[in-house]
Amino acid sequence: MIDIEIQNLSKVYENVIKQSGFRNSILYLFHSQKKLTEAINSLDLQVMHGECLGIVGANGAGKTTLIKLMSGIIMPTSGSIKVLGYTPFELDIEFKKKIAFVSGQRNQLFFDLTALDSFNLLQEIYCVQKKAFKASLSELTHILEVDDLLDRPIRNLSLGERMKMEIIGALLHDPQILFLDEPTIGLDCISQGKLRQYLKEINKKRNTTIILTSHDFSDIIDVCQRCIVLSHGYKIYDENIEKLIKRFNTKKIITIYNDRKMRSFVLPDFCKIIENSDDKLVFALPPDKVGYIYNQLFSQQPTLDISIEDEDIASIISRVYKQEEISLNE
Ligand SMILES: Nc1ncnc2c1ncn2[C@@H]1O[C@H](COP(=O)(O)OP(=O)(O)OP(=O)(O)O)[C@@H](O)[C@H]1O
Repeated sequence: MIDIEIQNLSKVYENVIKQSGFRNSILYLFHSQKKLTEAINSLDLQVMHGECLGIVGANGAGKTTLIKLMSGIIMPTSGSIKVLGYTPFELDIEFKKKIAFVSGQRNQLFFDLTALDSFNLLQEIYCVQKKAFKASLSELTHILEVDDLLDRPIRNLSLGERMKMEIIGALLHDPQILFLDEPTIGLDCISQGKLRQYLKEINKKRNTTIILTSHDFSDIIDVCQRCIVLSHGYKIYDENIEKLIKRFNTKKIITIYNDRKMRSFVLPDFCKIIENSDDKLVFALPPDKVGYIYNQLFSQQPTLDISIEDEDIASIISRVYKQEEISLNE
């Protein structure tokens, strides 16, 4: 079953340019200049029910805009978008009950209420049955370890604690689609790990469709099977994550620890030194040259302490962006 069907979608923001100064303020009353920003360009996308889709891209690539379009917070300029058969920006009440939106940059819970009062209010708003509500609440507060914070006003919680409450609030009504825009901002790495684990669990148990944006690529890799890469509002990749990494993983990283004898070893030109400090030498090289270098190193020093790793995903994805920058500038 298709949950999200997007065709030729574009979003152009229109902003009035206002120059500083008194004279310009007067001129602005009679004549204003407009600046258009094409945040999403001719985008096609299909998401099946139960999929976990990651949206990645550099700052300003259009990730938040796309997730806002899908959840109905903003209207597209052109193109068509259907989510669970609804047109999101019409904000049909049944549509709102079937989705949830969590943003790391925006609070949705009521600042002056305690977390528990906020959740009780959400239960009423979404007409969640008392029994199901209690079970979900106790499960979620236990997993995210916030049981003892429920009676505190939201405004008195730390950023990470507030984020956890936002996530709980979003999941209480058991949405069919969960939109998450940078949900791990402010979470410590243990909570981050628990949240990812929980997202995978609800995806598996409840078959919840998850759409996730994050600058932390480990979130995407851990939770999503597929990801799209946006650049200047265009979708430049739409692929299974493993395939994307394989395609762009063109380097291996070798680290040699604490071996002064190897300082005299001359690396061939295809090796690029990343770090050469007192305690380690780190260099990158093409994967097909690893065997050759490995043999060379060990023939000179059989007791070497070395590690061979894949390039980290952040560098791989940033190479995907850069490649697109180059092709746009050509
Ligand atoms: N309300 C708005 N009015 C005008 N331009 C906007 C508005 N919101 C976003 N933009 C512009 O649209 C483009 C896409 O913004 P968007 O927030 O979707 O990017 P993003 O990929 O989420 O970026 P980031 O990673 O920095 O959060 C940017 O150029 C941004 O400046």
